[in-house]
Amino acid sequence: MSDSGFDRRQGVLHAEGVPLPTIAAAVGTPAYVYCAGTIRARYERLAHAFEGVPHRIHFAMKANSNLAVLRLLQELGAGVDIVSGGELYRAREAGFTGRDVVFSGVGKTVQEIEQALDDRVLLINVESEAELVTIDAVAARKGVVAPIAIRVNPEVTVETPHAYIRTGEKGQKFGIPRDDITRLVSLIRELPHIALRGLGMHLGSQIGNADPLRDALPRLLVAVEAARAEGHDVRYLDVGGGLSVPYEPDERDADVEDYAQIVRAAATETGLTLLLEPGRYIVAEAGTLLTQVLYRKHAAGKDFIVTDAGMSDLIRPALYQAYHAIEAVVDTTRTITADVVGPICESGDFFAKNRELPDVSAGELLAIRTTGAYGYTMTSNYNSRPRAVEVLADGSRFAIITERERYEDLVRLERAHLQWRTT
Ligand SMILES: Cc1ncc(COP(=O)(O)O)c(C=O)c1O
Ligand SMILES: N[C@@H](CCCC[NH3+])C(=O)O
Repeated sequence: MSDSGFDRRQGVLHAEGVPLPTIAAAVGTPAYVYCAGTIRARYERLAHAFEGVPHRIHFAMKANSNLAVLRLLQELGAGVDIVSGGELYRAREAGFTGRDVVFSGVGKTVQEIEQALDDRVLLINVESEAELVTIDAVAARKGVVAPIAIRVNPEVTVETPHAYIRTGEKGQKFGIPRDDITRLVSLIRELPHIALRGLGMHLGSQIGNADPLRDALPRLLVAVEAARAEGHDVRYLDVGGGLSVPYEPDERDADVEDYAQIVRAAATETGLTLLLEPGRYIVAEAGTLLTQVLYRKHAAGKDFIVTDAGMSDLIRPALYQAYHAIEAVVDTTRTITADVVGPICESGDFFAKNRELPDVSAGELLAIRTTGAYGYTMTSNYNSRPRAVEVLADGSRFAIITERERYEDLVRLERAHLQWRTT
């Protein structure tokens, strides 16, 4: 079987042992299909690279927050990195406890902070002085001490396929500028309801080489020193996520050994427990968006393949001009140069442009690959389209893990009759 869990047998693409046409026949399309074995293997590979150093992998659940996927990772020993009260709720539903949770994000509400403290999360990763003061006040009201980490913005140059997925550069909204750390760790001494337990960073996503990490880690360690100099009992070093996966044919998988070597050295030097927040690395390749060709169209000298999946199902091409490989589920030898487009009323609703593709006809199935991360979690109901179904394949079995939304679900929260309130 291939690394992703998807491979061809007798000319048909399978998810582990399950032919994709069988899944399409059972649940319809569009459908996200995930391979459980791949998720396990990717998690284990990363965990293995960190064997021998105190560490914990906190899966960034924004990449894929399906409960079945989360449960699978929870059973393997993962924690989670969350960014909202909704994700905290999901994490709990999946069986994680507060100790398994690191709470990231630049704009936590008071309600979310309360929820996090009630759940006794491991760390709240703080991204501004104002947030710090708010957490102190919320913790004071509850009579507790909030365990926090400071997210440092190390201000390094990061190369990613798209600017929108860089976070550790100067001038971005994320983290606290490295020059402000000394002042902040001193301020924390005056906040009795804050315990500074960690320093962290997250440089960005889909980072293809270790250079930014090499530049940033020494800056993070300077922050650790500053915190220790103020007498804080620092225990955790959170290096964020960002490991890349190959999307295009000539791209390579992240060099986990190289990554681990650099990060392990920093952990050893400081004696701190490492926290890792990978999302994409663990789930991206394990997922495929299965879609059916609705129509073929020829217009103005161009060929279009119109699918039943659209940008509401997978927004990465529209948002980041992201590349996703597209394959015919059943082998075909003929090819055509075409655009693959969805049914949505936007010119940005495409999955491929001017690409050489299998010459598929209406009714045939396409697999849009490497969509296990930031696929379903970024879906919307735009054009009042129900969300896709999600399916987990494991060996020769498969299970529906999210039902397809129904039209009733789309209007469930709306009030059909206005109830005006007078002020
Ligand atoms: C704070 C934080 N941690 C972890 C991640 C996960 O990143 P990735 O999926 O690239 O591993 C993200 C998203 O970029 C993030 O914002
Ligand atoms: N959502 C992005 C990555 C950003 C991750 C969140 N910081 C993607 O689809 O690649």
